[in-house]
Amino acid sequence: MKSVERHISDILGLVRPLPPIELDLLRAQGAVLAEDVAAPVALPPFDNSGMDGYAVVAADVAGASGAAPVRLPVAGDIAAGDTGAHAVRSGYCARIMTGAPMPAGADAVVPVEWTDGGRAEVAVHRPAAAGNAVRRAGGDVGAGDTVLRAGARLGAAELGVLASVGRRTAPVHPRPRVAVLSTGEELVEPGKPLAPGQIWESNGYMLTAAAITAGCDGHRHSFVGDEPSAVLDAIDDVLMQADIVVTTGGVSMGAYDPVKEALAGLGTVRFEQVAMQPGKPQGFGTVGEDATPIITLPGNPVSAFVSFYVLLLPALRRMQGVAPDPLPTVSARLSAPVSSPPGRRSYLRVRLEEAPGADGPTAVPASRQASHQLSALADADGLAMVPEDAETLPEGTEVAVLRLPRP
Ligand SMILES: Nc1nc2c(c(=O)[nH]1)N[C@H]1C(S)=C(S)[C@@H](COP(=O)(O)OP(=O)(O)OC[C@H]3O[C@@H](n4cnc5c(N)ncnc54)[C@H](O)[C@@H]3O)O[C@H]1N2
Ligand code: MOO
Repeated sequence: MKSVERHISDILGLVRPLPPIELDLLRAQGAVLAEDVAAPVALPPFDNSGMDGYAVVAADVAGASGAAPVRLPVAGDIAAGDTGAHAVRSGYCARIMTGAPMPAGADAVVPVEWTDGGRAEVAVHRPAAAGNAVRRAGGDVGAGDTVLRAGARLGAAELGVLASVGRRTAPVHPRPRVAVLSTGEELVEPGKPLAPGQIWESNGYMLTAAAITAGCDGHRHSFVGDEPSAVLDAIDDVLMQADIVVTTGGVSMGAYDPVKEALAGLGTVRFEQVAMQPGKPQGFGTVGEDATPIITLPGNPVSAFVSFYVLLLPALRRMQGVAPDPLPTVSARLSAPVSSPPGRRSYLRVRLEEAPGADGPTAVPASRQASHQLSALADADGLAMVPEDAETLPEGTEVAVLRLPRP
């Protein structure tokens, strides 16, 4: 059987970082920056007040106290956004608001709380040292400084930084468009009644959500039955809107495995058995004129879920222009013995628990570990890996656990 690592690298070989495009900031959310971004000017661009108060010459108020306040005439008001030229000379002050430009000559701001709040004349009852409550030009960022590096994923903070350096758009690797296509004659749209032999379609929702959580544009397409030509038509339909196609179902050994039947004939998709549990039957290759990558995952819901995170996620990351890393791992001790099929690496659904005083987290295996038992997934926050050469592991064994992302 093919190793997990080999299969991951084969899938990685199908994909490249998507060519950068320029997107409006809010459309770039979740995408990955394709170039370093520098500040065109210093930020703040000018010295300004950090508080509401009075711009003064610090030396004038050095002796101020409650018992002996310093009285200064107020020469004028300076509001944030004031573009006029203001100056303060010794013996005077100007009322100033947070964010307003410091007037020439003043070197400190006395917060309004340290004064009587006077409009024409103010009594200052505490000294303010030079530089007090003054935000210096360039105190945040110097002109030409790099504020974000290529490879940064654009979240709220990054978008704020881009806007703060005057960017309206950003050069990004676009979010990969992931078309999710489920197959199976037995599938019924959730919300509709089930006839005997039918089940509600869940893989499409699950994988589309997983793709979106992974920073992609996930699209769940309507599912198709077990007719290979219908599968080919459906793939054809989604190709125009997809950077990668992900199918589930129809890749095993059954008499009706339409994905395998439809795609094997093209000669560009390979079907193999990967040494993992769940997720053994897998296919990968390309379809269509543009050689769009296609990954065919097994239909069992837990198998599809685990395959997505173990096999597909690194490729989606590469398409986004970031390192094709696997999920982060944490080491944990099993709270119960587990078993695993020989020659395959198991990915057991576990809950990670941190007991106070323990020397690390404990991995509590879900009680239902079969590939169709989707309900246990919602309670799991990790996939504990049982090595290929182990058939059982006793309680207390230290295992590597892949941490599942949460929305
Ligand atoms: N004789 C053998 N049979 C099977 C083998 C094998 O090696 N020899 N492998 C088993 C393994 S492992 C897996 S995994 C499955 C994979 O089968 P397929 O990819 O062909 O998937 P289907 O047969 O279409 O479906 C499997 C299972 O999952 C349910 N399913 C499918 N799609 C959905 C969906 N979108 N939403 C919810 N549930 C779905 C489907 O009803 C089946 O129960 O094959 C084993 N068999
Ligand atoms: O490999 Mo299948 O994915 O065991 O359930």
